[in-house]
Amino acid sequence: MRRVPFLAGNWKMHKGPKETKEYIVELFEAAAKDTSLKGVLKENKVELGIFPPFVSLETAGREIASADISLSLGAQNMHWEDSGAFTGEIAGKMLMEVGCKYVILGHSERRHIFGESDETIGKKMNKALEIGLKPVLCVGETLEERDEGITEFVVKRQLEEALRGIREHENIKDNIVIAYEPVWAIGTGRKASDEDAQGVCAYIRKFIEESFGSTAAEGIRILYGGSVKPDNAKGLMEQKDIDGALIGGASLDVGTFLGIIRNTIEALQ
Ligand SMILES: O=C(CO)COP(=O)(O)O
Repeated sequence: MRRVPFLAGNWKMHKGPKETKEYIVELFEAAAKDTSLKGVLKENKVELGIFPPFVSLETAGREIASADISLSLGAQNMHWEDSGAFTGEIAGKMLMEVGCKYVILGHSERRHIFGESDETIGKKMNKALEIGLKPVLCVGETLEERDEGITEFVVKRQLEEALRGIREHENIKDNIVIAYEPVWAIGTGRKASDEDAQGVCAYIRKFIEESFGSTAAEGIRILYGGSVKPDNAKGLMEQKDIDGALIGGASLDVGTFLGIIRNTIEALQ
């Protein structure tokens, strides 16, 4: 079974509502003009997603709802409670109200700049699944951890903690996406080699099989993230256990994002 590749743009702290609207209009116009791309999207052969900042989500949700090309919407973080005295935080249900289907959890910038722990990521994972929001769980090692040769150990720990309390009946293959993002490859222009990225993604799939069974492992989508660009997308997408990409910088420009999309489609043929 071929999993539907997911190309997701994590915009990080870029683009307010105005720029978000312009971007989506430009993306839809470009897709509408390109009949082969439009066909691929209409037949759901590839899923596209964008993850704008919180304040731009409502605008994005509105633009997407009125278009005939599908584009999934997600947020970059959420809190694990539904409401309460948590100044500056956003609840998952609020994200769903403005049209989000996905939420990125455990991004390395959240872990390393904002001190998010495996424990809080686990709480957020459980809450997202409880309310029907699909987490894109990020895992990945730092350069020191890689040099020490403990990549798999680190990734395993992150997976165990994030997926604690989640059971197979929660249909993780359809409700969770995992993104392997080596910290040293994020925003550095230094992408992991196709073979290394494939190796870790295969390890993640094996972990899912051991924890949740083979149906979950065969169906769950595992993305690679870290310096994905149009010219390196094809090689990545040809890897057996890589089902798409979580793209930072290169997703901010419509033309560059489209380059990644087109090269991914080429890899599928
Ligand atoms: O962090 C990333 C996506 O979540 C990757 O960022 P870059 O594509 O800019 O390296």
